[in-house]
Amino acid sequence: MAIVWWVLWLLGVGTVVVVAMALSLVIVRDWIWRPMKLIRECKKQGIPAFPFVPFLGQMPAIDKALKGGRNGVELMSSEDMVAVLRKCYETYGKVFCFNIGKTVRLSIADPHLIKDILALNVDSYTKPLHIRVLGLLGNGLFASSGNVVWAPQRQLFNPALHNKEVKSKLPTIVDCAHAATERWAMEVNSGSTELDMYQKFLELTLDVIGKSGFGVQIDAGSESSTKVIQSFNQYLSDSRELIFGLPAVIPGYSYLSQRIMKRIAKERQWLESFMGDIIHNRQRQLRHGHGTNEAAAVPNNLHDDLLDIMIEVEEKKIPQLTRPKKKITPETSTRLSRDQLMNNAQTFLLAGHETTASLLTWTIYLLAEHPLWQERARAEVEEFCHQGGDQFAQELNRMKTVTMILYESMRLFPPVPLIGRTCIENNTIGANSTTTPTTGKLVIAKGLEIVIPVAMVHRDPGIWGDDADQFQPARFANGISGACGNPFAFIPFGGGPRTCIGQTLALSEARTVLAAMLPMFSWTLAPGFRNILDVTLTLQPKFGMPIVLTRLK
Ligand code: HEM
Repeated sequence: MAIVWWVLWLLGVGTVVVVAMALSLVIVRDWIWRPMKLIRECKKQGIPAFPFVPFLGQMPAIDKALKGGRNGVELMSSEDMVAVLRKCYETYGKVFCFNIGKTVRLSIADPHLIKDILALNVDSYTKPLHIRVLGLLGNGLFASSGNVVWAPQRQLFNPALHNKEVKSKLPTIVDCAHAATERWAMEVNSGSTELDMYQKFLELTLDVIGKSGFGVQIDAGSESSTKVIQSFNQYLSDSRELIFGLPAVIPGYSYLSQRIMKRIAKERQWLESFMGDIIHNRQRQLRHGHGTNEAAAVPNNLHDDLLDIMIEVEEKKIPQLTRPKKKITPETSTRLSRDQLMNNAQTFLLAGHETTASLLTWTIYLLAEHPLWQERARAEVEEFCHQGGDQFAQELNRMKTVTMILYESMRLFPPVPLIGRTCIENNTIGANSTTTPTTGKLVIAKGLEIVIPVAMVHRDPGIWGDDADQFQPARFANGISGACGNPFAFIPFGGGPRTCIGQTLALSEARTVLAAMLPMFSWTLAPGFRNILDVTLTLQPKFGMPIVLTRLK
């Protein structure tokens, strides 16, 4: 009997040892051997690399830079952060690589190479894996890749955010902007008051995408509005934690410590149930011609929006949603799965408000710092305001000064500060580049993660001149090509086939909000304000944007 126990014990221990050895081998292969090999291949081509550090890699430095310091470390101001990054680019150049955990990232800040990646070699790249890991955006338009999953969705949503459709939503946007400025005016009363304009813009842009994309009212300050904003915020900071925090550098951390995963699951559950109600209500409206949740629904004439499109394609295959370049037959047409419907609803709700709020926040920050440009913008808006009515909304696109200001704001503080891709097959880039480290051509190896540091490309003195860090909207007087000569040197909305689908809506919305604000208020920064950045998927002010609004009317 004792022998049997001994044999069982040995078998048990043996199994544990074998499993442990197998795991160790996998860890050594994935976390040490593969990243070292990728870095070696980059170095062979003359690409500078940070020294390979197993597991941690450059995580501590990046974590500190992105979060602006923490745990007693003094917080870095935006100028300090730019200075640190600039030093890094001066030392290592426009192309360099580094590891964080098992991921080797190749930072590319050369517009010619960026064009190759975003526009010319698209099939060799997917969206970064971590975006999909987060689940919320799942296989929706933003996070999916490829001709089978992404392309048909893009085809589907393109018309809904085209110029003509956006124009038809302008009256809604104008109403939201005026209602918001009226609310702020009540808070300011007849004098001056400090308001956190980042929060105000989040509420306003959520209201706009709610009404124009989903036909629902998500009133500023309401419980839903506060909760949606909080949930997405949490989601964004968790996503940063997964990419640059401990889960990225400790094998199995996300399984062992369920803290982040549980929080993501909880926020996701809440957001899905919130969106689920909206979708369900619309489905009933479509079937019966009216809704059950009348309090939240806005009039039916606003339908034929993003939500209608999603529901229609979920419920029945429509030929429009076909894989490109294939003849339309029942086999080639496809439909959105229920999950994809939810993923896209979340995608548009998040992408539709957070980024535009960021754009507006940085714009009024810059206008507070540059009162002369604030005056110029106000003068232009007042000239246009004389036209009044719907015509006024349509004409806003022609406001040249305001447009230059918005471009300059996105140049200095791009709402999406980093664009990422995962390389899925070896490919060659750089045939047209003069700045690559070796012969001009680079082989990008399968498995590398590309990081495009939008903010650094936008502040490259070699492209923008010695005043690259200064707010000079006039540089856009002759448009984007006049300002930088290369469309891939100005990429606030990305580039190539995956360029932002909502850019026309975002710019129209930003112009409309400024046109509503400028005649009503002047503003300055709150005393003692220090600009500390918070970098997640978007660029936000870490402690809000306290602005002193003064009523003009
Ligand atoms: C100032 C505001 C905005 C900025 C700066 C911005 C920026 C971007 C950028 C840089 C990308 C490309 C990301 C990549 O290539 O990986 C992108 C994609 C996207 N944006 Fe925006 N965005 C803004 C507003 C909006 C709005 C208002 C919507 C929705 C109504 C939206 C929806 C999307 C979607 C769905 C994608 C993915 C498109 C695709 O992959 O086909 N964005 N955005």
